[in-house]
Amino acid sequence: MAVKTLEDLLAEGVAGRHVLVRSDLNVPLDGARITDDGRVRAALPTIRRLAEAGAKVVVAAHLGRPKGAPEEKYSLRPVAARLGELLGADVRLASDVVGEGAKAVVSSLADGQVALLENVRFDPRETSKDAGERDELAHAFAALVGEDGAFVSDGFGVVHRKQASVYDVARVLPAYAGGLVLAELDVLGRLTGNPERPYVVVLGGSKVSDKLAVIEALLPKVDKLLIGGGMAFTFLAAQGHSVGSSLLEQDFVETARKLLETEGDKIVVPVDVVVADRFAADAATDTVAADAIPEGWMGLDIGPRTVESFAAAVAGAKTVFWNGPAGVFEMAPFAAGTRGVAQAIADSAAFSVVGGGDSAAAVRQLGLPEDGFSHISTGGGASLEYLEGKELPGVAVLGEEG
Ligand SMILES: Nc1ncnc2c1ncn2[C@@H]1O[C@H](COP(=O)(O)OP(=O)(O)O)[C@@H](O)[C@H]1O
Ligand SMILES: O=C(OP(=O)(O)O)[C@H](O)COP(=O)(O)O
Repeated sequence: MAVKTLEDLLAEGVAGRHVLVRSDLNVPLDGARITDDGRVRAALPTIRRLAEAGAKVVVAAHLGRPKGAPEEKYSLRPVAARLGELLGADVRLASDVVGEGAKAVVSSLADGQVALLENVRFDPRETSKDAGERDELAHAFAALVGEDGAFVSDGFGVVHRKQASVYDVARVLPAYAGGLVLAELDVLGRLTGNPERPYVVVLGGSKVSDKLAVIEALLPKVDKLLIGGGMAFTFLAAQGHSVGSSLLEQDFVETARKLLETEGDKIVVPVDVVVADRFAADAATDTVAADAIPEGWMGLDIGPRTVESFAAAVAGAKTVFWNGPAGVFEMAPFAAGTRGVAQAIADSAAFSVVGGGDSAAAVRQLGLPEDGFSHISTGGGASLEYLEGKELPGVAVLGEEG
């Protein structure tokens, strides 16, 4: 199945045409301050090439997980400002997704100009389970870019989501794969098929329910699976330990127990944990054995003995994929685990890929050498689903006959 690409679109000619670009601009924020602009930078080449070719570029993106209605803290305003700074051109932010605000901004674009729609997840149809509702929004996107409009899918971090601006719109408009999506798939392809062994995957982070499902599928493919971050506690609970008020996915405890029973030789879980009496940088903290988490306390990082065991596994690896910080690295008392794991990966001779908005941000914010990693991917969940062999809806749709 031939997928049309950005190059094909540029060859067709885009001058004067409206082109809708789906980017992943889901950056970490501290209030209105972007703490890591890696995803905005990664989105630039595609946007810039289209603008330089004279397209009227309309960028669609999400930020966080608003509940289908506008919420100031999830506004893309800081992102529009940063995108404008990096492009060296004004980027107007529409006041809505496909409403009057969006129409006004889109129709005001001159050739080569760029606009950003407001957070697509402000519209409940974006993430709706009802295909008809998503299709309706997809048609509204298509109407925005008009008769000779086109769609470029460039938001690699979100291609695992069957959402209106990722999947459905590609069935309505002539659709093209962007350079970022193609480049990411190319590198990740080295981890599928026949990765050099030992192949070690390190998981963490807070999107526990999303990523626990991936573990089952990944286990047969890897030699070791190191589990830190928020998802470790479901495994500690499965070992019969009490986890206090740590993140816990109760529905997965039984599956985790079975996995530990059948694949226990591959799974490495924390042996010690940094606990806190509340979720705050100035909380009271302690480092305790994984079976001694006090009632009411929460585990916010892996402890030093765990870092050592993770580092040892990584040191012997030939291929490493890491997604999800080992702890709440944004707060200094809980950053040591993530720093230790990241340093071990950077020091290893393995072909190493780190993926995910926060994991990539951690590498940069904790001052680790970016060249210590073979590839820093913009996608966490998307990379994981690709590695487990799942079809990525936002990619598969590009190969469908239009
Ligand atoms: N033990 C923990 N408890 C709560 N949150 C955690 C824990 N460990 C890591 N996190 C949080 O996980 C978040 C990142 O998770 P996730 O979105 O899954 O990663 P990525 O964006 O790299 O894919 C970080 O903001 C970090 O603070
Ligand atoms: O941040 C993202 O994914 P990641 O945390 O897996 O890297 C993407 O922007 C997707 O966001 P979503 O997981 O809310 O759909």
